[in-house]
Amino acid sequence: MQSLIHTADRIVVKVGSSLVTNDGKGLDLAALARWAAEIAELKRRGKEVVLVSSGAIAEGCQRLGWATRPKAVHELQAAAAVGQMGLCEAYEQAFRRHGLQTAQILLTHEDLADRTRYLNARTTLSTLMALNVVPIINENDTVVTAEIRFGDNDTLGALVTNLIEADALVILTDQQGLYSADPRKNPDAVFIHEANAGDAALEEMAGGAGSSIGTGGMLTKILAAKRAARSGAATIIACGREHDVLSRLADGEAIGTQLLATTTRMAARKQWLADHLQLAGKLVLDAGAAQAVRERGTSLLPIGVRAVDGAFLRGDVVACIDSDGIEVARGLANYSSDEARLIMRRPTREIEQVLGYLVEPELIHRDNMVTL
Ligand SMILES: Nc1ncnc2c1ncn2[C@@H]1O[C@H](COP(=O)(O)OP(=O)(O)O)[C@@H](O)[C@H]1O
Ligand SMILES: N[C@@H](CCC(=O)OP(=O)(O)O)C(=O)O
Repeated sequence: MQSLIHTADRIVVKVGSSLVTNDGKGLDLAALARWAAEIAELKRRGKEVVLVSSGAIAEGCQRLGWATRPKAVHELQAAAAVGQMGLCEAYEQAFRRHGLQTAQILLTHEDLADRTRYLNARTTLSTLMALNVVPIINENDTVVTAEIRFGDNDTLGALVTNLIEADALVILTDQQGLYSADPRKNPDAVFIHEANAGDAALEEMAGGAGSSIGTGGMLTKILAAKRAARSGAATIIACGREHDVLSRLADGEAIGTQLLATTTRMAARKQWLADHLQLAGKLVLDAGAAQAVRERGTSLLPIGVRAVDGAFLRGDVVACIDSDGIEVARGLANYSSDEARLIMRRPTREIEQVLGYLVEPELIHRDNMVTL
C-alpha cells in the first residue's frame, strides 16, 4: 500500500486545535514551524497546498486568561477573534522563513452554499495558489451562530477540498489515525490502515473528541472523508506530531489511515454539474467557440458568444449550445446575463471599457466547465 499523497497534485491539510495549541497550552510554534517546512517542501515538489487550521478559540482563551472553554457562543466568538490574530501572525512568520507568503481566508458554510460567493472563494483560492501563496483557512467564527456553524474544521476541510477540487485531504490530529474504537478508552483498539470513505462501519468505530480542546473527535473526520470523496478526493488521517509526516506521505510512505474515494474527480464534477444545479440560462456559441470548447475544452471567451438566453447571475450554471441548439458544455458563468449581453461578441480587452470593470477575462473558465 502506498500513500496517495505521492501522486496528489493539490492537497488540503487540516490541523486540529489540540495540535496547534499544544493541548490548549498556547500556540505550538515548533509544530507550526515543522508543518510550514514540510508544506514548503511539498510545494518545491510541485504540489499545491492549502492549509485549514483550527486553534483560534483555544489560543484566544489562552490569551484572555480563560482556564476553560466558555459555553456561550458570543464568548467563543470573542475568543476566536483574539486567537485568530495569533494564528495568522505565527503562520506568517513560519512560512516567511521559507520565502512563502500566506493569506488569511475566513469562511462560513453559507459562503459556500451561495453560488456567487462559492465562485468568488474558488477564484480567490486559485489565484492565491497560482501566486504561490499559502492560503490559511479557518471558519469565520465572528459571524456564525449555532445553526450555521460548520461546528468543526474537519467539515470545513472537506468543503474546501470540494471547492478547489483537491486530490486529497490530509487531516492531522493527535492520534496515528483511525482505530476500531477510541484508543484513549480502549487499549485493544485495532488500527485501520485503509478503507473506503463512506463505509458505514467506520462511523460505528468513531467516537467523540478525546480531549477538551478538540471538538469533533473521529466522527467528524469520517464524515469529512465521506464528503471529500464526493468530489473524488481521498482522505488521510494521520498524526501531526509524527516527524516529517507530510514529506513521508509525499514520498509514498503508508502512514495514517487512508480513506479512499470510489469516484474520480472528473466523474464527480460532471455529476455535480449535471445533477445538483438547475440550468439558469443558455449561451449560443459561434462555430469557432463551439469547436474550441468541444474539441479542446478551452475556456469560453465573450467574443465567441452570439446570443444570451435567460436571466442568470455570476456563479449560476448555464448551458453552452452551438448554432444547431446542441449542448456542447455547461459551466459556471463569471458574469450575469445582463453583463453577458453587453460583452458578448467583444474581445476580452473591451470588457472593462464596456462594463467599467473586469471580473475575469473568461465568460466561463474551463476549470468550471464540463463538456458533454
Ligand atoms: N475510533 C477512533 N480512533 C481514533 N481516535 C478516536 C476514535 N474515536 C474517538 N477518537 C478521539 O478523537 C480524538 C481526535 O479528535 P479531536 O480531539 O476532535 O481532534 P482535532 O483537534 O485534531 O480535530 C482523538 O484524540 C481520540 O481520542
Ligand atoms: N474555528 C475554530 C475551529 C474549532 C475546531 O473545529 O476545532 P478542531 O475540532 O480541533 O478542528 C477555531 O479555530 O478554534
